[in-house]
Amino acid sequence: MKLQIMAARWQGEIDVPSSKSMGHRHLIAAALSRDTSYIKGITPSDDIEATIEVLRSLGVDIQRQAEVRPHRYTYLVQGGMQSYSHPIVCDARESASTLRLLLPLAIYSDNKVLFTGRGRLTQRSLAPYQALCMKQGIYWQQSEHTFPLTVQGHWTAGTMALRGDISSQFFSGLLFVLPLLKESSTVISTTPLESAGYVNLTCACLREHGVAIQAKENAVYFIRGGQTYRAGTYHVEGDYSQAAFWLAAGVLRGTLTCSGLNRNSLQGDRQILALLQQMGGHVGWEGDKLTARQSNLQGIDIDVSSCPDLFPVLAAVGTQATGVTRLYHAARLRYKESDRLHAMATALQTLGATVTERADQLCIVGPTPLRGGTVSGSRDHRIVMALAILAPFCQHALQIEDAQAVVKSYPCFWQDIQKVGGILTQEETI
Ligand SMILES: O=C(O)C1=C[C@@H](OP(=O)(O)O)[C@@H](O)[C@H](O)C1
Ligand SMILES: C=C(OP(=O)(O)O)C(=O)O
Repeated sequence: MKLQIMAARWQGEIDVPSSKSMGHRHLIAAALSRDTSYIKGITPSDDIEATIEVLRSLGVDIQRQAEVRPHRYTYLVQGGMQSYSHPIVCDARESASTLRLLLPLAIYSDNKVLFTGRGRLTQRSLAPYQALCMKQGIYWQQSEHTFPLTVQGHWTAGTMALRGDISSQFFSGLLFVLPLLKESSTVISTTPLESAGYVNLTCACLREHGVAIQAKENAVYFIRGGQTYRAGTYHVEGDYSQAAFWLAAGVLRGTLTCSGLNRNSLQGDRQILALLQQMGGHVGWEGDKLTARQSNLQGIDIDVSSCPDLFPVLAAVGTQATGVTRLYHAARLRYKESDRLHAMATALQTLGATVTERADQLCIVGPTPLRGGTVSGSRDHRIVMALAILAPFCQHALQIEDAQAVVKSYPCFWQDIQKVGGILTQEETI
């Protein structure tokens, strides 16, 4: 779908959708208890639905109830996976979090599990799990294009060493399952661990569900065996990775307020606040809401290794900041829903921005007026959303292809953009 977006400025308030990362984690932890949990405040998205469907395929009973707040649901999760006499199919759709967080659990469930998936997920690595499963004697059968992937076997507690330079999601996945084994385990990263903040988020979520992980120096995790997950009521806080688009839109052109965020959140992407401030952005708390106001922005150097999901929006902001914005340590961005380094470089260049793509970084020299016209969203939700907020800078109407990609994390994005001043026209349906 190609959407035309026009806007003079951004103005208004957004109730930020629930954190996708926290949503996945709370649902999984609830599925591992033996009682009913209530996970509140979830904004469904394609990725969250993928996690729910995989958990249901594993025998977990999950129902939902609409809340008063628009687009919010409480999920009632009756914990406990089932063991079936036939192979079961689990569809991770395009969500790497779903696949990588749930694959260890699927093995633990005592089933023969056949995973499927689509789009870019067919190219995203599972090498650390494959190597580990080989060592553990767990059956692993994979086609050339990842799916179908069949796994079956039993985890043996002990020391597990795996690469941490591909994705932190492999570590999070193991941390969910290892506390359930009788004996204790240690998980070690054989490389510096990238996106480590997401593993901290996993540990914090597990703690809330009654499970303790001891995080030691240098990405070593000690996991006591024989633990049990506690059922309860949990609230999923707002998503800083999504708030980032609105905060960026505000400092670029307008005034935007975000509600629903936890001021003391452990989400790594909370650093969008500090990063925009370092660029000269007026962003600050007013009570429990975060407001961003139009500012004169300066380019800065940003290491995106701990906040990869902020890369597209920071690149967009860089086009309107004075001087050089250098987003470095970004090579892993080539293996997300698109090659995000190349996708952003190409789209911004098409719009008229001055951008240089290097192997592991993007350099943007600004500020530049943008031409507008048609750009590819690279079938990637974060690329689409990052480009959309540039609409006020475009001399001709901005038209974004693959606009439907937002459903992966933020199905209401286009409704929200209209609330804050965007005028949308659907150009064509593919
Ligand atoms: O654990 C998580 O919830 C996530 C971890 C990150 O992935 P990597 O660890 O692969 O960087 C992030 O990019 C992804 O959107 C969500
Ligand atoms: C990379 C992302 O998600 P996942 O890795 O779960 O597919 C994302 O949401 O930007």
